[in-house]
Amino acid sequence: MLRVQNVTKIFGNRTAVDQINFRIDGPAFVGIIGRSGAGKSTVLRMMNRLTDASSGAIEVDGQNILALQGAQRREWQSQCAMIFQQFNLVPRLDVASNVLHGLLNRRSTLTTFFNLWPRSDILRALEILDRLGIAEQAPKRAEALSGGQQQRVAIARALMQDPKIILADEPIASLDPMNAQVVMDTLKRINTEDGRMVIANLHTLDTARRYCDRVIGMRDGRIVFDGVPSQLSTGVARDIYGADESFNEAATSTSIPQDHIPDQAYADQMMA
Ligand SMILES: Nc1ncnc2c1ncn2[C@@H]1O[C@H](COP(=O)(O)OP(=O)(O)OP(=O)(O)O)[C@@H](O)[C@H]1O
Repeated sequence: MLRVQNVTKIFGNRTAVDQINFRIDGPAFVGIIGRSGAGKSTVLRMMNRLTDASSGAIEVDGQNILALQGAQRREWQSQCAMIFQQFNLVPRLDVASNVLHGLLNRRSTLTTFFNLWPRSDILRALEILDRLGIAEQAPKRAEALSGGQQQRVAIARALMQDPKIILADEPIASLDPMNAQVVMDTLKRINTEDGRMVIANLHTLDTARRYCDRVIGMRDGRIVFDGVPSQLSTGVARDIYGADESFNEAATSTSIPQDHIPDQAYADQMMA
C-alpha cells in the first residue's frame, strides 16, 4: 500500500534523510524512533508533502505522491492527516470549529471564513468528539482544555478528513504520562477499529513497544532497524540511539509507575 523508495532530503549541506526504503502493506501501527535530529520529522513531513524530498519516490496504491501538484497534492494531504506535538489548534476558537477545520481543503473559503458549516458537517464533528470522549468540550475555547484533551481535539480534526493514514509527529511529547496513555490508546483504537494506518514518531521506547506492530529505528538519516517490538532489545536500542554502555532505557520511559495509577473514576474525572 505504501512504498518509500530511496527517499533523501538534503538541507543545504546536511543530509537529513539518507536513501531510506520501507514498505507498509496494511493498516499497521508503525513507530519511528531515534534520537533528536535523526530525521524522523522530515520523513513524516515529506510523506504529507509539507517538505519536498530531494530525491526518491513514495508510492501509495501505485501513485508517486511526491510528484503530485496543486489540487492533487491537496487531495493527498487530506487523505494523510498530520498530528503535531504542539497540537496546532486555533487557541481562541471553540473546539467544534477546530474540528470542522479538518475540512478546510474540502469546503469553500466562504464557508470556513464565516463559520457557515452545513448541519451534516457539524453533526459529524460532534459524533467524532463523542467517540473520543470529549463531546462536552465542544463549545469551549481550545485553549481552555488540558494538553491531553487538546491532542484529542487534534485527532478529531484529523478524523474529520476521513484519512487513510494518520501521521503523528511526537504526539505525546508534551503530555504527562496519564494523558499520554489516553492519547496513545485513542490512536490505537483508530488504527484497529477503523483500519487506518498510523505512523508515529515516538521519543520513548516503552511506548513504541507497547503500541506498535512494527518499529523503524533511524540514526543520522538512515534506517538502522526495522522490525517488531520484541526484537527491540536494549542492545538494538543502544545502536539506534548511538548510546554507550551507560544507556539507560528507563530514562526514555513515560510509563506510569504502578503506585501512581489512579482508579478509573479518578481517571475519568481528570479526563473530563
Ligand atoms: N527546515 C530545515 N532546514 C534546515 N535543516 C533542517 C530543517 N528541518 C530539519 N533540519 C535538519 O535535519 C535533521 C533532521 O531533523 P528532523 O527534525 O527530521 O529530526 P528528528 O529526528 O525529527 O528530531 P527531533 O526529534 O528533534 O524533531 C536535523 O539535523 C535538522 O537540524
